[in-house]
Amino acid sequence: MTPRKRDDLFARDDAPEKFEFNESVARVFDNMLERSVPFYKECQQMVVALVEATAQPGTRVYDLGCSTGTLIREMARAVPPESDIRFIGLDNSDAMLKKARRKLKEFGDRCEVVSGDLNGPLELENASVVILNYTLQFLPPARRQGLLKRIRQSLLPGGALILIEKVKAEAAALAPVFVERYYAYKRERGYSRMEISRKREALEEVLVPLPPGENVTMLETAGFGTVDVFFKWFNFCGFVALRGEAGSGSQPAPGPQPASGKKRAKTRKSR
Ligand SMILES: C[S@@+](CC[C@H](N)C(=O)[O-])C[C@H]1O[C@@H](n2cnc3c(N)ncnc32)[C@H](O)[C@@H]1O
Ligand SMILES: O=C(O)C(=O)C[C@]1(C(=O)O)C=C[C@@H](O)C=C1
Repeated sequence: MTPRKRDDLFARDDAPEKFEFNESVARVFDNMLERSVPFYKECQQMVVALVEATAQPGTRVYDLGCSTGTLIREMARAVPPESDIRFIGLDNSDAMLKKARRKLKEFGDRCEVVSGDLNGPLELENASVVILNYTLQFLPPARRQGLLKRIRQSLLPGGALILIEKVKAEAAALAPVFVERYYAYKRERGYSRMEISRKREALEEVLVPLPPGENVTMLETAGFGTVDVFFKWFNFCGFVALRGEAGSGSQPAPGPQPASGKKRAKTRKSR
């Protein structure tokens, strides 16, 4: 296994002024995420559990914005091959896809990654679960609703969308408190004030977070009948949304047989 490269991108004199998912980011990406995304590994485990509970045998699970393929690897390890579920990753960064292909080689054709732009038309086939982790936030806000609607239309009845986003505090008075806690988190993981500040500037207008409530409204407007929050830590939030029964647009579908063979958890409408 190749050693994990430490993220020093914004410590260097040639630090990027605008954040891009290029070769230099791909090189240090796994270390960057582990040190910059609170509860990154725990959230992956939560997503794996949600996938085990909702993915339907003989279907596909899509990871949109799959980066280096770490989550796909975790899902492929957890879901038994007999369930005949295929994992498809999509990303528009060739540098990320190259790393993902290497990471997923051992799973043969159970896992595949493809190049695609979420700002363009999206074709999802036989999809029982779609995952968008830390990726919707990189689309212009005006394009997000259209993508969520497209995903909702493409999902099989009973299908699920799992969404994790960086979010803004709902209350303006708490915004600086949340942001300061996040920067403290980064400092505790070895990032200097200079690195934090340079990355913040590079992400301006590239990563645009919305408050959790706006994400929930977008999911409901897209036609998801059940929407709930499964994770929240200051500026990070995980949502799960279920497609309603075909034609109804608001009722959860009758429970499909989950990939794990376990009984599916009951859902409730959060608002
Ligand atoms: C923060 S990373 C996602 C991390 C990954 N989902 C995970 O949990 O480790 C965002 C990813 O989305 C990809 N991305 C950003 N905009 C995109 C677009 N318009 N179409 C496809 N992929 C995009 C980037 O290349 C990057 O790999
Ligand atoms: O470092 C930050 O400020 C972040 O917002 C972390 C974050 C993200 O949430 O997507 C931003 C860019 C990188 O892709 C990795 C992580």
